[in-house]
Parts: sequence; C-alpha cells; structure tokens
Amino acid sequence: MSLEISDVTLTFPDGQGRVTALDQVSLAVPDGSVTGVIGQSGSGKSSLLAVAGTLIRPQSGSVRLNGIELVGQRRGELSAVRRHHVGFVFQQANLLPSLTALEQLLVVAAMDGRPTGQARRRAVELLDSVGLSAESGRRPHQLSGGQRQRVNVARALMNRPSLLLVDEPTSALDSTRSAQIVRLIVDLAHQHRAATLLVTHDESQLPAMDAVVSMRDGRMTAERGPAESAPAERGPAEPAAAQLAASRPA
Ligand SMILES: Nc1ncnc2c1ncn2[C@@H]1O[C@H](COP(=O)(O)OP(=O)(O)OP(=O)(O)O)[C@@H](O)[C@H]1O
Repeated sequence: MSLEISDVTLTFPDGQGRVTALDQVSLAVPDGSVTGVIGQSGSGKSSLLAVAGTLIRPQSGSVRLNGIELVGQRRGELSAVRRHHVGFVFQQANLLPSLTALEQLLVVAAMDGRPTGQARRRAVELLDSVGLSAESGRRPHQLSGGQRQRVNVARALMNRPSLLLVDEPTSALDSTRSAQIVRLIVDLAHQHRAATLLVTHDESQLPAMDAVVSMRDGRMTAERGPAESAPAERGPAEPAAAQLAASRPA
C-alpha cells in the first residue's frame, strides 16, 4: 500500500510559544519502495515517522494509507490500523528478555488473535529470511547486536505491514553490520510490498534506497526519487482499519 503525506504541519508546546517540528511537509512513498530520510538532529525525522505511523496527530494536513485518510480517525481506530498495517523498527531492538527469537515473533500474532499454526509458519519463514533459522531458540542475551536487530526487523514484518517505519536501525552496530541490516530491510520491503520510510544518519546507506528526502528545520526537500504527493481530497473520515483490510491484496 502507498503512503501519502500532504501539507502536514506539527507543532509542540515550547515554553511560552510552540516549536514547529514539521512545516507543511508532503511526501509520497509507493508500495514496495523505500525512502531514506536524512537530516540533522532536531530537523523533524522522528516526528515524520510518528505522524506517518499515526502515533501523533498533526495540527493540519493529511496522512493517507492506500488512499484512506487517517488524520481525524478515532484513537481506537488508529490503534487497529497500527496493529494490522504498520510495522515499527526502532534504534534499540527492545526484545522481551525471557522469550526466544521465535517467541518474539509469535507474541505479535498472539496479540492479533491469529491462529498459532499459521503464525508459527510465518515466524519460521521470516526468521529464515533474516538468516536466523539456527538461532530461533535463542534468547536475546544469547544473540549478537546485529542478530537482535534482525529479530526486530522480522518481528516488524510479522503482521504483513503495508507501512514499515524504521528509525536509525543501525546506530548500535558497526558499518559492515549496518550495511547488511539496511540491505536486508530494503530487500524485505521490496519483497513484502511495504511502503517504507527509513531514517538514517549514515549517508553511505542511501544508494540502497529507492528515494531520499532530507529534513531541515521541519521542512522537507527531495534529494532523489519521487517525493511530492498529490493534494489530498478531504472528505469525512470513515473507519480506516476495515477499509484498509478490504483494500489490501489477499
Ligand atoms: N514531544 C515533544 N515536545 C516538544 N518538542 C518536541 C517533541 N518532540 C520533538 N520536539 C521538537 O521537534 C523538533 C523535531 O524533533 P525530532 O525528534 O522530530 O527531530 P529528529 O530529526 O528526529 O532528531 P534526532 O536525529 O536527534 O532524533 C525538535 O526541535 C524537537 O526539539
């Protein structure tokens, strides 16, 4: 599914006034393509991911997943959208210490109420695709940093997300492992047709991306590839999770 962000402005309270984290930002990410996001600290990269992932509601503008407007949806509806359609990969893997690699993935399916046999097959397949079949029974303390981050990536794909949001996935890794993880995320995003936004400080990772945008003081500039989205057609917000479920391929 595609992500389209149009004219999004996000501000936060700041003492007496407000700080503008996103200033009329527009961006389109086609399904199965990866857009890299670069920019200095405080430029608005994490705010962009938070708005795209419906974690924060912008003051104005539109966020559409597969053409379905998400701004203005009720909180419960948005949490259903996140659970069923969005995968997050943050800097730290944040795995549950007592669970094996396989169980980290099964927990996602259990929260979603999916049948265990089917979920187990998917989890085994995903661990295989991130090169961790042999480590599926290991707990986080028995895995390297790169292996933990690969479990994190596999876990984010467990619910077949239409939208994958990745924030500095390699900040804790050396450059060889970083390049491997980014290559893996890009390949999996292509393969699973997930529209993907990937924030990075490391410009050497950018050639692997389909498009690159840079953020500066809350404003966005396209560096390479498609970025501007069409103006949003605003209408009344309809419940989004069911519409998205109906609109995604089987
Ligand atoms: N919850 C918040 N409350 C107040 N201001 C915030 C909040 N979150 C972000 N900001 C401000 O919004 C601006 C953009 O922050 P954001 O975290 O999006 O930047 P970033 O590019 O992700 O930075 P970094 O690379 O350091 O993570 C900054 O000026 C920041 O101080």
